[in-house]
Amino acid sequence: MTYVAGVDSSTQSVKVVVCDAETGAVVRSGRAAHPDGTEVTAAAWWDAYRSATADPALLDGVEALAVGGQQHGMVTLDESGELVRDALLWNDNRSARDARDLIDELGGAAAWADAVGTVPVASMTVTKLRWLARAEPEHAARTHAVVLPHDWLTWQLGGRSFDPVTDRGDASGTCYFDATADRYRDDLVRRAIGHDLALPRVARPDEVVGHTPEGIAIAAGTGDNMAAGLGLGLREQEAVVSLGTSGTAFTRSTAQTHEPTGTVAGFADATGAFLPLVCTLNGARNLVAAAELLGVSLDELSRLALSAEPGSGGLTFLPYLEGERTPPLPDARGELLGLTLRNMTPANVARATIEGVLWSLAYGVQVLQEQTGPVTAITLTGGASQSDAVRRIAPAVFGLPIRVTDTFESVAVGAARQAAWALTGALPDWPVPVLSEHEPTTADQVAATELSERYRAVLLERHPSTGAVALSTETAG
Ligand SMILES: Nc1ncnc2c1ncn2[C@@H]1O[C@H](COP(=O)(O)OP(=O)(O)O)[C@@H](O)[C@H]1O
Ligand SMILES: O=C(CO)[C@@H](O)[C@H](O)COP(=O)(O)O
Repeated sequence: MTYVAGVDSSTQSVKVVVCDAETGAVVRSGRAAHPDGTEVTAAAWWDAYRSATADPALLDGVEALAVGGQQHGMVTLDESGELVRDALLWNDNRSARDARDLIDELGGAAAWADAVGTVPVASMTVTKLRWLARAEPEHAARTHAVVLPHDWLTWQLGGRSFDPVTDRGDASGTCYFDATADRYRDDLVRRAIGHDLALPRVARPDEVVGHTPEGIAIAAGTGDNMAAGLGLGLREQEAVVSLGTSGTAFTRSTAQTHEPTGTVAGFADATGAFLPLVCTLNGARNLVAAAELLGVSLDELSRLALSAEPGSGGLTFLPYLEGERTPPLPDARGELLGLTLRNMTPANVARATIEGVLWSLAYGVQVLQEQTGPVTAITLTGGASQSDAVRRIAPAVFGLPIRVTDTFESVAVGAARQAAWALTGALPDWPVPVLSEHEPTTADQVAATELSERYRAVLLERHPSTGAVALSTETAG
């Protein structure tokens, strides 16, 4: 039997799976935690990977591996390849002002959407480069190269025996890579940091880019959302909703999107197509915070939420505990609105938390559909997709069929699938068994429409600026 491995180096942890290269069946796995915070030394990801793979039996017999990594993080290297400073992660908001400055300088949001498919927000690497130039000019001056988290880990895996590489999926999240033309926009790099940078070579998805010191072939890897798309075999007209640290909603398209409000990022995928994506800063951790607030376990939070009626008795939860990226409200804070003596119950608070987190992504799916056409089903993934309440409440928020698959570690499995592609020269056709499918009932459809109308009204009232970025306030549902 031939084995391949996939690494999911995401915000909170690293997960490694070993798969049968022919069927994709997961035969072994390991994991380790990443440090907290939005500013982390890249060395910690390598330490975590080594800890997750410390048992020599884990990678026994593995012939190829690849990394799916959290997107956008800025890893700065000096001329000798050493880290200049800690990496700023995708969820670090300090470059919000730099995003606004870069948008103004290029002539507005639409100019960025035209150029690279994506309007910069604080998450994007290009804005972090501008922050570095503005706030830490000595570090900017020492910065010779910039790579993404997955590029850096891939480079460590190869013992730095080859020059850093990336792929077009992760590169498309920098805002200085044109994924339609497949070329870097060095002018945008210079605009951001004030000088040229060495950037990683963009490798093909079926390429062996090097080998580990033990002789395991290394594939290019990709961003974690792109890897999840590969792991779940994402097709056009279907969407994935991931509830990890971030919340994301994305679909596959054959052409790049250039959505000018910045709600949809026009990313590339890991197969040569595109991955239009909506991302929020507030995913699974809102559920964890609600469980802590209520003094219950995550299982109990789920049970409580399912005991409440759809609509949570009128409670509306704006889930901006980390500020927000979509809509662009970096300084916003979470709010629980509509409390009365009658509805302020643990069950309603639990359900409102889940409804609020899911509604942000339901809005995202609506805008995605305006860009790419109808979505017929949604596959849930990410840590919080384990929650029974998330699975069962989602049809009454999205109004669409919700699938849960057997491919739970979709990012790591997607990275493994890319490794198998590079190893064998053909993208293997791994099955993705559906474990459960939750069809929306008529009552769910009604609940989804009512919830959407209420959330849109509350959002506009609390954050009037969002009216200016909403694409079609009448139709989004
Ligand atoms: N049953 C559950 N209900 C809600 N949240 C959960 C559940 N299980 C795990 N989580 C949360 O999911 C998150 C981890 O998801 P994951 O997709 O691995 O994140 P990331 O890839 O960003 O590191 C953690 O915040 C964890 O507490
Ligand atoms: O910024 C984005 C996507 O644009 C995030 O989705 C990151 O890629 C982090 O992902 P998770 O750690 O939440 O999986």
